[in-house]
Amino acid sequence: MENRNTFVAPSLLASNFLELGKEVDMLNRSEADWLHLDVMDGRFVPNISFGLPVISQIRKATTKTCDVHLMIEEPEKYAEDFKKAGADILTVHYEACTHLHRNIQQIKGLGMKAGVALNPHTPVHLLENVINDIDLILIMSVNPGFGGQHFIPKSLEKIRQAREMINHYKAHALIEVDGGINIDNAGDIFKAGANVLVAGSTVFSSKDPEATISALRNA
Ligand SMILES: O=C(CO)[C@@H](O)[C@H](O)COP(=O)(O)O
Repeated sequence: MENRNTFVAPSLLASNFLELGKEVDMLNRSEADWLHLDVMDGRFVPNISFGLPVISQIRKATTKTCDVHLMIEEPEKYAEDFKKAGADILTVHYEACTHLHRNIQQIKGLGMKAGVALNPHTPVHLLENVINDIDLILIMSVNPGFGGQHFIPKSLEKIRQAREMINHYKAHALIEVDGGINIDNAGDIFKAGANVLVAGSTVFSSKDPEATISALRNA
C-alpha cells in the first residue's frame, strides 16, 4: 500500500460487465488506488455477484491493489482460493464468522491483508479484541447486497468510533467505508476519520469516471 492515508476504491459491481476489460483499463489510467471487488453468495446477502474466475481475470489486467469484499457465509472455505485468484486484501464479515480470530489468522497466514466488515446494525466495539490483528475495518454504510442505495447517516458516528478505537489501541487498521458514497458526502466521510472510500454507482454512472475518481480522492 502506498504512503498516503486516503484512498479511493471503485466498486466493479457497478461497472459494465460486458466491457469489463475496458472498465479495468479506465481504472488503471485513473487515480483509483484500489479495485474493490464484491463477492456475494445469495445466502449471506440476497444477491449473487461474481466470483473467483472473474477476479483472476481482473488480477491479470491490473497491478493495482485488489480489495476483495466477501459477502459470503463460511469464508474460511474459500480464503486460499481468493489468494490464488490474486486478492491482496480479503475482507470477511463479522456477522459471517463464528471464529473470527481464526479467520483473520488464516487470511494473514496466506499472505493477504485481513479486513473485517460490519453491517450497519453491528456495533464497532465488537472488534476490540481483534483490532490489533487486522489491517482494515470495513464500515458498511448501506445494507450489503446491492449498489445504488442511500448512505445511512449513522455510519458517520461509527467511523468516529472506529477511529477512536484504533487510536486507543494504537492499532494500524485502515477504515474503509462502503455504500452510498458520492461527491457531496465524501468530504464528511473522510473528515469523520475514514481512509478508504468505496464508490460504485457514483463512479460508473458518471459521464467522466476518471474525473469523478479524482474528485472523490480530493474531497
Ligand atoms: O458492497 C457493496 C454493496 O453490498 C458496495 O460495494 C456497493 O457496490 C457500493 O455501491 P454504491 O452504493 O457505491 O453504488
